[in-house]
Amino acid sequence: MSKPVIVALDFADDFECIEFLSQFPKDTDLFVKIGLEMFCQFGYPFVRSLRNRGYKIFLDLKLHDIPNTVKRTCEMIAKWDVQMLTVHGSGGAEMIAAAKKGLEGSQTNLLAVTQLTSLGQKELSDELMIPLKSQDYVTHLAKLAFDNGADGVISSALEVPMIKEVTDKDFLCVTPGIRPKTAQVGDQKRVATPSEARNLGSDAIVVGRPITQAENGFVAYQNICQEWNK
Ligand SMILES: O=C(O)c1cc(=O)[nH]c(=O)n1[C@@H]1O[C@H](COP(=O)(O)O)[C@@H](O)[C@H]1O
Repeated sequence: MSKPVIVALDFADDFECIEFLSQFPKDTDLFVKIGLEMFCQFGYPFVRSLRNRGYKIFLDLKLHDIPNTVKRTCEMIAKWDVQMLTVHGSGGAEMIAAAKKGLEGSQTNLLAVTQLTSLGQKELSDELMIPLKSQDYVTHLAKLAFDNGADGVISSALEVPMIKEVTDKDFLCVTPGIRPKTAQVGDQKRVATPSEARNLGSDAIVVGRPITQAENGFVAYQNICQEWNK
């Protein structure tokens, strides 16, 4: 299977989202990410409707709570037949293990967010008061996730080689913060182009605005797929 380009569906309303998706030919093998913005508005029925269209779903809820709450939430999500789910790695070992336990019996890959790609070294040190180099913090959280049963992590593409080194080559590295050379970086800090992400060993890239806000979303998607698969 070729490695996916996951389209982040960050839209303010479902009409806009469905209109965007209508640009894609019916036989496109789409992998989409439903994040907090759309999930808070449209909930599980929206997830189900996109799953019924045959899309693969990355449900990006970034769960971060006490282990019991996360486990019970994951038990519910386990019935939804989604391909990926996120928790925050900084929720700790017990929480990650509880999430995995909650997903037992499902095909859902559990991914732990390491350091958000919108945070750089300055924010890590000055705001979060974490006295580590960013790459050490990311690899620490990746190892924690690996040791506690996660199937992979979310990180910047820049950290993938280090993560694979401290975990396993098959430990999934799904990387947002993807910006083609000509795109606006916006609020992202640790960015890479699709071809850089591929060369660094990412297993999947997550792309939002460079596709969803392009004049022609399908063409932008095709261009990114072409660069990613080259
Ligand atoms: O978990 C994520 O998907 C995520 C983690 C992270 O560290 N950085 C990050 O940007 N994301 C998500 O990836 C998407 C990136 O969108 P764009 O910046 O528009 O390409 C957004 O939906 C973010 O919520």
